[in-house]
Amino acid sequence: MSKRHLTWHPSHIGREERRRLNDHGSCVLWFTGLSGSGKSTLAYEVEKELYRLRCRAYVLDGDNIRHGLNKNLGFSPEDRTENIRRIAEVAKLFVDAGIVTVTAFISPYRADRETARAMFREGDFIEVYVKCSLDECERRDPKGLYRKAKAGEIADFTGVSAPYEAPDKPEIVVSSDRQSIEQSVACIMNYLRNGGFV
Ligand SMILES: Nc1ncnc2c1ncn2[C@@H]1O[C@H](COP(=O)(O)OS(=O)(=O)O)[C@@H](OP(=O)(O)O)[C@H]1O
Ligand SMILES: Nc1ncnc2c1ncn2[C@@H]1O[C@H](COP(=O)(O)OP(=O)(O)O)[C@@H](O)[C@H]1O
Repeated sequence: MSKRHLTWHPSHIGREERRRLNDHGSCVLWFTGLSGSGKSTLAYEVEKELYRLRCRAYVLDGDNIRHGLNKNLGFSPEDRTENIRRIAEVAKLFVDAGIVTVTAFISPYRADRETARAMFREGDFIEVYVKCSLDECERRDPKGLYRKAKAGEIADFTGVSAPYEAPDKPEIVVSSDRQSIEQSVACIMNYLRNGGFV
C-alpha cells in the first residue's frame, strides 16, 4: 500500500478517566469454541450479570455482526481471518471506550486469535475457551447446522469440514458439557473480580 498521509489524534480522555467515571475497568472477554458449544449463551449471561452489577458491557456476537459489519464475508480461511481482524479492531475501540466487551465468535484459527490478542494491552485480552465435545455440539445442534453440514448442504463447516484449533493457554476454560451455565458464568465473573476489572 502506498504511504498514506494520516495522523493519529489522541483523546484528552484516557482509560483512567473512563475507569473513574464508570467505577470499573474494561477488557475483552474473547470467547472461542465450536458452533453450539455455548459461546452466545454464556456471553449474554455474563452481560446480564455485569448489567446487574451496574457495569457497562456489550456483546459482539458472530451471527449478529455477520448481518451487518461483516455481511460481505463468508467462511473461507481468508474471510474468517478478516472477520476476526475487524472484530478485534471494533473490540479495541469498545475497550478504549471503557466497556467490558464480550465477543462470541468461533475464531477457529490460533494465529488469528493471537493477532487479536497482540492488539490489546497485556492483561486486557481474556481468552475464554468454551470447551465442548464435538459429539455434544452435534447432539445440541441448536440451529440445525450440523445436520445440514453432514448432509453436504453447508461447506467448510467448523468441526465437520473445516478445522477448529483449540487454544493452548486460554485465561479461562469452561467445559460446557460438564459445567452448568451458572457455574461457567460464576467462573468468568470470578476472573473479572480477581483481575480488578469489576
Ligand atoms: N461454514 C460455517 N462454519 C461455521 N459456522 C457457520 C458456517 N456457516 C454458517 N455458520 C454460522 O455462523 C456462525 C459463525 O460465525 P463466526 O463469525 O463466529 O465464525 S468465525 O469466527 O469467522 O469462524 C455460527 O454461529 P455459532 O453457531 O453461534 O458459532 C453459525 O451459526
Ligand atoms: N452448560 C451449558 N453451557 C452453555 N450452553 C449450554 C449448556 N448446556 C446446554 N447448553 C445449550 O447449548 C446451546 C449452545 O448454543 P449457543 O449458545 O448458540 O452456542 P454457540 O454460540 O457456541 O454456537 C444452547 O441451546 C444452550 O442452552
